[in-house]
Amino acid sequence: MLYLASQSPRRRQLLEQIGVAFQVIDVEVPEVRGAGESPRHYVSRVARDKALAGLAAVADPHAVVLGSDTEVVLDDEVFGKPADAADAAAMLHRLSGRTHEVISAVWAVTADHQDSELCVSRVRFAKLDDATIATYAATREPFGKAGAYAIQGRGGVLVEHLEGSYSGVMGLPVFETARLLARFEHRRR
Ligand SMILES: Cc1cn([C@H]2C[C@H](O)[C@@H](COP(=O)(O)OP(=O)(O)OP(=O)(O)O)O2)c(=O)[nH]c1=O
Repeated sequence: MLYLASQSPRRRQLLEQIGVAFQVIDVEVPEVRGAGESPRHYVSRVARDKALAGLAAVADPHAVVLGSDTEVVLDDEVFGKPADAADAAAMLHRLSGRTHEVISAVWAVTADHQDSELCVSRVRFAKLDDATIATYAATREPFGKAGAYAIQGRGGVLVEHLEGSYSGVMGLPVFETARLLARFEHRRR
């Protein structure tokens, strides 16, 4: 059985897009970047922690558990989910008129195997004035989203250019996830 260790409705929706049957497990893992830890390593480590926490939570010896993490990275700084409205506005100010990376990692783990995919996209934001930022922050859409925006929502209009994976920016890169799951299928045969 396939499990998705995530509380994110977006990830659920994106995994449904792949067309596989799965169950959702709620996991809560600390997201704290280590001193000197690279953004890519951090995102990958957190995704793996989520998958492993999910595996520990299910009493299924044949479980394949997916865990994923998405972060926005600008100038080597990791922008997670904003703490409050001021934090959201500050992130949007920083992203304005610049290109940032969105890193999404996916891990699949079983009792005897672990494998992963990393997806890096580049997103260029339009130049945003204070009023645009205030109006967007007031929609409350930034909350619960890395970098304080949602490409799949009103935040889509802030994105001038995307190079990479739309689903990856949204939280679960469907191409990479399908490729990862195919490798697990292959192992079973
Ligand atoms: C950049 C961006 C992020 N996001 C979301 C995807 C993720 O849900 C969230 C990043 O936080 P994550 O910590 O990756 O995930 P989460 O806490 O929402 O869910 P989980 O239970 O799996 O840990 O930001 C969007 O929905 N749209 C976007 O454009």
